[in-house]
Amino acid sequence: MQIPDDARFGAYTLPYGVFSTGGEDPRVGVAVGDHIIDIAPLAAAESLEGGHVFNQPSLNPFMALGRPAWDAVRAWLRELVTSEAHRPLVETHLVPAGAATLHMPFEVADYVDFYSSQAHAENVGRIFRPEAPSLPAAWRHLPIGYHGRSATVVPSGTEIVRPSGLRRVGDAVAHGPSLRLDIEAEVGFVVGTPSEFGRPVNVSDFAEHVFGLVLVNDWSARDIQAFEYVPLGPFLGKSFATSVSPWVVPLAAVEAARVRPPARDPEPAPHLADADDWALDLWLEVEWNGTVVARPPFRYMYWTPAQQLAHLTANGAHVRTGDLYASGTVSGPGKDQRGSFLELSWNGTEPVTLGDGSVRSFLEDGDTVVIRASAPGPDGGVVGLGAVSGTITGAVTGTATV
Ligand SMILES: O=C(O)/C=C/C(=O)CC(=O)CC(=O)O
Ligand SMILES: [Ca+2]
Ligand SMILES: [Mg+2]
Repeated sequence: MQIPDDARFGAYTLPYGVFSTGGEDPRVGVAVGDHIIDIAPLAAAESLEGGHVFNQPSLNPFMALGRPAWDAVRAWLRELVTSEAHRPLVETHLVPAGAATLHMPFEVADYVDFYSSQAHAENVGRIFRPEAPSLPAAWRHLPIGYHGRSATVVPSGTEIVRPSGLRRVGDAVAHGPSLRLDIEAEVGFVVGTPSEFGRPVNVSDFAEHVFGLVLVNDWSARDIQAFEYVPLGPFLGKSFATSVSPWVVPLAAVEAARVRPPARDPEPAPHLADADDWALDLWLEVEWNGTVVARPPFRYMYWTPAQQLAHLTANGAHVRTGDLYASGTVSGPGKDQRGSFLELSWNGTEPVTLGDGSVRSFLEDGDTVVIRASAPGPDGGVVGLGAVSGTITGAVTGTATV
């Protein structure tokens, strides 16, 4: 699979974010190349219906308008950026990206993380539970997931403080900074249109509810996680920080990436049966201190985001504007397609050598990880899906015992 190195945005992706310049209030912008379109004054100048939603410090008011409004605004933007006639108007509302501060693009309501890559689930199963079958019993019947912590979803560039917690060190249990700090390369889906309390969302209604996608780094402290997770699942080992890309890519921008979902065995239950092709051929890339260490392909994910949304609401739980649900770590079948360092270094037994000659199994203080992605675009082109980045700083603790 060919991975283009350029995950930047052209005139097709048209992702939405929240930016500010020189002390002005944060507002909605649209990224194009090296610029941001300051869409609030542009919408006002053009008397765009509902355009006041762009003069807000979060995408939530716009996302709450629903699919017809999202499609209308995207059509309007496409016209503005592709027609020569509008160039002077657009140019008066361009801000150089380098002059802007990017903020958290939306207010996260609830956050859920799935576990839908078969390769990842099998790898982690072999590493954490070598005596048990590599896939949990329910895995092929439903998209396994857990509820995460929305308050600690942070925008790209936020420094990640190494978490401290209880973990096994030799035969002892000790409190101290995580010694197995890891990443998880994921794709997150952002809900715009809420659903009704007590009413499951059908698989076929995915595009009515989901506004777009972001790249996610679900930072994970493997030693804290391995000690605490039985039987209720991840808790403090994963709730300290989850980074998301600052630009939310509209679902319409990945239309050309839609592919047939993989074969399932057994057939999913009727309420989880595929309605449309919502597997996505997205190409991820994980860079560790400047060295690309993995290229996880999204197209093999066993459960699609449409099935994940149906499962998330199957008991009548509703979704709200700003809900974020992440795909789960994206790992492909190949060794160089693994989306976590736990897998890449096989729990530290096969360390990774970076471009500067340094050897790593897990994250050290000062390390920077960037996850980028791109996807097939219209007419055989490639669309950039952006990037999420984070750097590790030392633990804040006066109580470490190790
Ligand atoms: O299998 C386990 O015990 C743990 C699995 C994970 O840590 C993965 C997780 O958080 C979900 C995912 O990102 O796929
Ligand atoms: Ca995860
Ligand atoms: Mg997390």
